[in-house]
Amino acid sequence: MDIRLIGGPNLIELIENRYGKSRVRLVKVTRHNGHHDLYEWTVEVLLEGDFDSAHRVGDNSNLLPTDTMKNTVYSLARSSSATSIEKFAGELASFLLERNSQVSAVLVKVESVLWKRLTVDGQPHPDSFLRGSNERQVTRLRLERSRDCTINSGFEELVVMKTAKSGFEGYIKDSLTTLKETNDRLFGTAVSADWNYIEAVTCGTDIDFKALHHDVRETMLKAFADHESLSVQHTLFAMAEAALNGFDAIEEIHMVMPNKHCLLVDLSRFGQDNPNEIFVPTDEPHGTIEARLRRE
Ligand SMILES: O=c1[nH]c(=O)c2[nH]c(=O)[nH]c2[nH]1
Repeated sequence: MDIRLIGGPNLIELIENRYGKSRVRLVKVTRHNGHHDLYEWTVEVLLEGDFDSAHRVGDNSNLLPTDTMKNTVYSLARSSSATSIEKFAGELASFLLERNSQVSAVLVKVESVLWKRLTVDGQPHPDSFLRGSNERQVTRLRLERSRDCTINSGFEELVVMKTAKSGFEGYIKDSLTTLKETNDRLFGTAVSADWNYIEAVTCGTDIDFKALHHDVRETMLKAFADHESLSVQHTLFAMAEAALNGFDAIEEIHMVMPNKHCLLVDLSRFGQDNPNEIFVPTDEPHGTIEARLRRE
C-alpha cells in the first residue's frame, strides 16, 4: 500500500497546545521576629488559550513571553504570604488568568524539597536547616477561566524499608523462573503518590494543605509499617486504601512503588550461614508496581 498522500494541502487542526516556563527554582526566606522559615520550590507554569495564530502564521501578539512568566513567579513569591505549595500555585494561576484574556487555563506545578529545622542542643534552631532526603512534595493545579479548579498533590521518592512482615510466594512458575519463594525478605521502595482533592477542598479558602499532606503521608507510612505484606502490590493497595478511608478530602490516589531488590549474599562459600542479615542492595533492574485507586 502506498501511504504517501497525493493531492493538495490539507486543513491542519491544532488539536492541543500549551506553553510556559519549567524548572523555575527559588528559595524563599520568611524573616519572623526570632526565627526564619525556609522554602525551596521548583515551579512550572503553562498556559492554554488562543495561540492558534502564533503557531499558524508566527503572529506573536497573543504570546506572553515565558521569560515574563518566570519573572511573575519571583515577583509573586515576594508578595505572596502563601506557605503551602497549593496556595501559591492557586495565586499564581489566578494572577496570570486575570492579566491575560487570551488564556483559557493555567497549569502550575510546584515541587518543594524538604528543609528541616536543625535541632541544636535539643532545641529547634531559629535559622539553620538540614536538607533531609530527596523526598519532594508536589502539587499540580489547573485553573480554568470558568474558575473550575483541580488540585493533584502528593510526594515523590519517599524512601522506606521493611525488614520484617514481607514475603512473595505463590506466583507463576514457568521454564524461565529462577526466583525463590520467600516469606521473609527485605522490602525497600521509593514511594511516589499523588491524589486528587475533592471540589470542596479545591475551592475552599481556609484549607490547611500542609496539615492535610502531612496527615495523608503519616497514614500511608503507618500502613506500610504495619502491613503483613504478601507482595508490593498488596502493600501499595493497603497504603492507598488507608488514605482513602482516612480522608474524605481525597477521591483518587495514584501510586508508584519500585521494588528496590536486596539480594541475599551466599556466604556458604566462606563456611558461614546468612540468616537474612547480609544483602546486596541493587538499583537496576528494579520492579515497578503502579496503580490508581478510588473510592467506589
Ligand atoms: O512484591 C513483588 N511483586 C512482584 O510482582 C514481583 N516480581 C518479582 O520478581 N518479585 C516481586 N515482588
